[in-house]
Amino acid sequence: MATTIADVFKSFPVHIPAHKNLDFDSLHELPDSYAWIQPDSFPSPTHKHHNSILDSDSDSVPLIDLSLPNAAALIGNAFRSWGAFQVINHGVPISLLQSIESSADTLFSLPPSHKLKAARTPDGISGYGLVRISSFFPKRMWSEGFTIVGSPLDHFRQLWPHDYHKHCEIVEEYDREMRSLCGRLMWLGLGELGITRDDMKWAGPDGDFKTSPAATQFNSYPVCPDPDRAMGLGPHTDTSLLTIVYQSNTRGLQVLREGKRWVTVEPVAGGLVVQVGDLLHILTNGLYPSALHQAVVNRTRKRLSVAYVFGPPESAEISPLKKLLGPTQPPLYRPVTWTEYLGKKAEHFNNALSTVRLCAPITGLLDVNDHSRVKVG
Ligand SMILES: C=C1C[C@]23C[C@@]1(O)CC[C@H]2[C@@]12CCC[C@@](C)(C(=O)O1)[C@H]2[C@@H]3C(=O)O
Ligand SMILES: O=C(O)CCC(=O)C(=O)O
Ligand SMILES: [Fe+2]
Repeated sequence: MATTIADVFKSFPVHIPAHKNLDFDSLHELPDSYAWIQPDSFPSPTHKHHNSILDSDSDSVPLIDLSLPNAAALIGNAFRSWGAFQVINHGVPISLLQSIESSADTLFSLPPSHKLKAARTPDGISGYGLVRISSFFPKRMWSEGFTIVGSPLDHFRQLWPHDYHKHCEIVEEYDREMRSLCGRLMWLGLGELGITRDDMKWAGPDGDFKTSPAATQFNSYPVCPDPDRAMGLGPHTDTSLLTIVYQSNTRGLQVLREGKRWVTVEPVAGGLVVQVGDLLHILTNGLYPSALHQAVVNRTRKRLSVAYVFGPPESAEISPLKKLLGPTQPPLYRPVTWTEYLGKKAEHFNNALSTVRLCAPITGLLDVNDHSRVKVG
C-alpha cells in the first residue's frame, strides 16, 4: 500500500486520453461528449443557473475579514453552516496572487502539444491533464488542469526551458504563504470547537503543519461556445483538511447550499475562498461538513483558478477528535490517513466518506454531507 500521496495513484491509474480533448480553441460548437444533460433531480436543480435569478438569492457564501476581532467566531459559523467562506485581509500579498495567476495563464496559453510534454502519467499525481475526477462523469468537463505535488521543477523545465526558475520560485512562495494561512484558519476554526494544539499533536511541535503535504492545482476554463450545456468541473468535495481557491475576478465557483441549490461565490478583489475538505469533516465528526462544489463556464471570458489542497502529514491518522465525542456523539468515522483516503476517493469518488463511516448519525437522519446521491446528467 502507498505511504506517500505522490505514490497513491500507482494502485489507481486513470487513463484519460488528454491529447484528444485539450484543444478547446479548435471547438466552435459544443461536441456531444461535452454536453451535460440538465439534471432535474436532487440535489442539483441544474448546473446552468449561474446567470439566473437563483444566484441573487439572499443567501451568499460568508465574506470574512480576517483582521476583525470576531473573525474566529465568524469562521466557526461559516464552517458549520456552509463548509465554506471567502476571506479578505488574509495577509497573502496581492502581488503573489497575481504572479501565480500569471504563471497559470502562461502555462495554459502554451500550444497543446507543448503542454503535453508535462502530461501527468496515468498513475502519477503531478502534471498537466484533465482533472482526475473526470473519469467519474459520463461527460467531458470544459477545463484543463495542472497539478503540483512536491517540486514542479522537472515539469517546469519541460514547459519553459529558459524560464522555469521564475515560475518555480512563485510556486514555492505560494506554498509558504498558503500553508501559513491554512494553519491560521485551522486553529481559528478548531479553536471555536474548543480544540487546542494538545489535541492535535500531529500538527507539529509548534502547531505549524510544517510536514503537511499539499497539492497546488491550476485550473483553466476556456471560453465555451455553449456554457449552459457544459460544465467546467463537476460536483465534488476535496479530500483535504482545507482547500483555498483563488478565483481572480471571474465567477464560476459554486457551492451547494443545504443540499439543494448552487450558490455562486462572487469574486471579491484579493479574496480567497476557503472550503472544508473531507478530512476536516472527519476530524470534526461532521460538525464542519465538507463543501460540495463545482465550477461552471462562460461564453466570453476564460477563467483561471488556483486551488491549494491542504492535507495532514502523511503519517497522521485522522479520526474524530476525542473532545468532540460523548455518549450522544459517537465517532462517525474510523481513522484514516490522507494517502488511504485518496485511494478511497480514487475508487469511490463522492461516496468515499461513507466507506470510512462507522455508524449512522444518532438522529437516524441522513448525514447532510452524504453526497453519494449527487447525480449528473
Ligand atoms: C492530492 C490531491 C488532491 C486532489 C487529487 C490530488 O492528487 C491532486 C489534485 C487534487 C484535486 C484538485 C481538483 C479536485 C480534486 C477532487 C481532483 O480530482 O484533483 C482534488 C483532489 C482531492 O481533493 O482529492
Ligand atoms: O475553479 C474553481 O473555482 C474550483 C476548483 C476546484 O474545485 C478544485 O481545484 O478542486
Ligand atoms: Fe475542488
